Amino acid sequence: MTVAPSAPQPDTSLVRLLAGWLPRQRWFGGKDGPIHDLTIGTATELLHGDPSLHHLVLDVRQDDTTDHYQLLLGARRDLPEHLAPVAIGRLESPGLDITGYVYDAAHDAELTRPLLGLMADERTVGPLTFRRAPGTGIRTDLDAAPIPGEQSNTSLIFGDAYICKLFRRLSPGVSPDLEVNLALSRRGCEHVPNVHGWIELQPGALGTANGSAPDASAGGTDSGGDEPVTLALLSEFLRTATDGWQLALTSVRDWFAQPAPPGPPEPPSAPTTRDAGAAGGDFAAEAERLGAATAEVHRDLAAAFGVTQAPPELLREIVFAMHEQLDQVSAAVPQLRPYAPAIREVFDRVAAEAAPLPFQRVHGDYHLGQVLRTDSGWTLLDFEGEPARTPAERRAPAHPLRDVAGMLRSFEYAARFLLAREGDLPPEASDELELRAQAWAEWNRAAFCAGYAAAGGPDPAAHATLVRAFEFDKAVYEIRYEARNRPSWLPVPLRSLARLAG
Ligand SMILES: Nc1ncnc2c1ncn2[C@@H]1O[C@H](COP(=O)(O)OP(=O)(O)O)[C@@H](O)[C@H]1O
Ligand SMILES: O=P(O)(O)O[C@H]1O[C@H](CO)[C@@H](O[C@H]2O[C@H](CO)[C@@H](O)[C@H](O)[C@H]2O)[C@H](O)[C@H]1O
Repeated sequence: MTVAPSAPQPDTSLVRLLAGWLPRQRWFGGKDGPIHDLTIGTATELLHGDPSLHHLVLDVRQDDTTDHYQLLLGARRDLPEHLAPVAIGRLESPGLDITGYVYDAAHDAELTRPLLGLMADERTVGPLTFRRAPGTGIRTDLDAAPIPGEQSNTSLIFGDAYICKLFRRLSPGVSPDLEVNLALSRRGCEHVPNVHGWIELQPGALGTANGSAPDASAGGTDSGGDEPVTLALLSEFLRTATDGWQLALTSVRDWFAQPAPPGPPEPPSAPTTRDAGAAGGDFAAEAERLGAATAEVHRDLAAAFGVTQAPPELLREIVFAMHEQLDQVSAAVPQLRPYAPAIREVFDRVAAEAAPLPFQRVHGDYHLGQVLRTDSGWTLLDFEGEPARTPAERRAPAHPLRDVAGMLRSFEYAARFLLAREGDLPPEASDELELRAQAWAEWNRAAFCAGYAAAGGPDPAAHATLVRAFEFDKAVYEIRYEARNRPSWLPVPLRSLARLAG
């Protein structure tokens, strides 16, 4: 690592500690290559004393790209044992008025509790502004713990009342998650959690505060350069919720555990909601309700952000981008290549369509892990779009069936997830389970589509080629995502692609 000469370097040892620590974090997006420069873009002291709390934006250059990461840095003279696992190191010399042990303060309830007060009082500290959502109150007496598990961001649960998502890699402008949640809440949409507050960084502070040249990721060529940058989002915590992925996997497990009928396995018959219940796949009624909730959210998104008629040229550009992604992923993942001709043929059929299509704001990265089932129904989360897309792409209007295709892929994932990890099963058991997986996916996909169309969404069956193209595009994206992030999961999208393209 080298240190950018133009950047203020108040404490080289802090920068060096951070450069060693950052690549080990789950949420660090640049694991593919080395860090060339790491500088502290902004440093804001939020709490003075021992312990002290500092908000840092780290500007991380890798090749020609500069990414910005947010860190709540805690500092203490002595580090208690419970914070040892999140230690970043011990500063040999003080800098930025920070001394002693430094650590990831997201894990220190003593330091995260005051964030609630700052939002409740709508305070401004340096370039940071803490906001309370209009018409809401914020309790300030709650301790937080980060949610366990691997995440792209870090979410803190305050008591049983709030969940606060701290965005790790920062994008320019207002986060689509905040923007969409506020717009939907204003319309009384019951399928999103209430927003209570948020934290933002003043416009222009990303990538320019340290004198480095503005870059694409900091808003130079992208949307959002004049807007505040969303740093965190405080929402109602839905304590009775279970996420759709867990519910679906439980249903698949039950279905796989049913005794096998004697004789060779039967191919699945035409799906109905009742079949799925009989099959132990008790999820179909939920899938249908989820389809309806999705259509209702799409309707509210259309009302809040408007609908445009996308001309055929735009559709051709989109198809061009689908081909490009397929080229790139096929080059990197050879197992995808045998399916490419079938995929390209479907893409080209969509490009040949002549009629304009209604485009609107959509979820953008819709899957079973983004929906929660509460006592009262389905709630949709995380309107950030796909993490690998640019901020402008994530906010761009799209056809709503793109979300439908995302969820259809997720049913495939859930059906095949257990199977892809059962490599040592005897071949007969594998065949039987493969048919069961296929049946589960078909029942639930059909139920979801039926619920979506019945609640007023465009009927997926009437746009079969478009849905298939979106599904293929998502599958290609997933193959790249898994190859990069979870190689042991790669067989999941590959196996389902074999069926989809077969
Ligand atoms: N309002 C909420 N109530 C309860 N749990 C939530 C809520 N929002 C998020 N979660 C939980 O936190 C997880 C991560 O949230 P998400 O917004 O998808 O973050 P990330 O961008 O890090 O993936 C979700 O899968 C869900 O289990
Ligand atoms: O939730 P994120 O915004 O971080 O989305 C990314 O990660 C997802 C995995 O956590 C990934 O989703 C894929 O795996 C899911 C099961 O874990 C499955 O339900 C989805 O259908 C599948 O796409 C998502 O693609 C990625 O953008």
